[in-house]
Amino acid sequence: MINTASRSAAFPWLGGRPTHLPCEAADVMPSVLLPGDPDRVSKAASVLDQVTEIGRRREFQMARGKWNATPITVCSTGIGGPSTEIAVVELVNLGMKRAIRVGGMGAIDSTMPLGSFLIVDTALRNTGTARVYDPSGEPIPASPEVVEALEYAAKTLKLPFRRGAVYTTDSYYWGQERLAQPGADPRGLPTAGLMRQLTEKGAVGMDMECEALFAVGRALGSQVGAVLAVHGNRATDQWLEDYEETQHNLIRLAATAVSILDAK
Ligand SMILES: O=P(O)(O)O[C@H]1O[C@H](CO)[C@@H](O)[C@H]1O
Ligand SMILES: O=c1cc[nH]c(=O)[nH]1
Repeated sequence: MINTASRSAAFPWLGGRPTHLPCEAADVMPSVLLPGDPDRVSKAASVLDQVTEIGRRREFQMARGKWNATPITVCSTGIGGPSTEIAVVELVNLGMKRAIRVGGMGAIDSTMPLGSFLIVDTALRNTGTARVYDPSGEPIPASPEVVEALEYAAKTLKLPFRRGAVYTTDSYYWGQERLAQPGADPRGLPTAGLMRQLTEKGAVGMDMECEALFAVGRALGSQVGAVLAVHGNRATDQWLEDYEETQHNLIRLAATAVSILDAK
């Protein structure tokens, strides 16, 4: 017989466990680091102490641990706004107060070296999910206290960084002025000239999640921020092949910022 019991379809959690994330409230610390790629959760965890692997469901891999006694949860968002929305909504309901994206981006500023970091102060917008939570269309700021703590942490750790705006899109190829087929005529791209236009608007990189994180997190009362490693530089056409050290530095940077914020 089909069991039709107990869950509300409007909010289909069961026994305090969310619909998508593989966790319960005890796993979610006030500060959560959000990489996109599930495989980067264990890399992040390897930098922390007293790590507990929480589990995986769909694109959501989770672990928790400590950085200098500061408890931190790590949860992957998958790619793009829709899965980021789900992660942020469920995490807020489980106790998250501060969310920091720790991801990668394609730099469009030729002066940003591979492996350096963008501390995002603003997300320029081109995704659907964020519009639902913030229909204004205005660029969305990160929480100033998170930006400040990330800057302080980068300086303390002597990591190369700059502060600035990221452009978020839910398209990796055409939407980031990339050919979808190698050898195709770039003049045929519907987005030809996009990177130049974005530079004029003040963006220094492109990613696929910051806008949704900022819109959803702010709407639900969470602090939000992001630090993005330069995984590729589109202006110089360089790609970071060995990013192990960059990943470790990214997590050290964000975790140090969290411990600064927690101490306040
Ligand atoms: O480095 P992560 O966090 O995976 O994020 C970036 O990489 C993915 C594209 O390869 C997109 O999700 C983009 O935002
Ligand atoms: O080029 C890139 C690299 C990482 N992430 C993106 O969204 N684009």
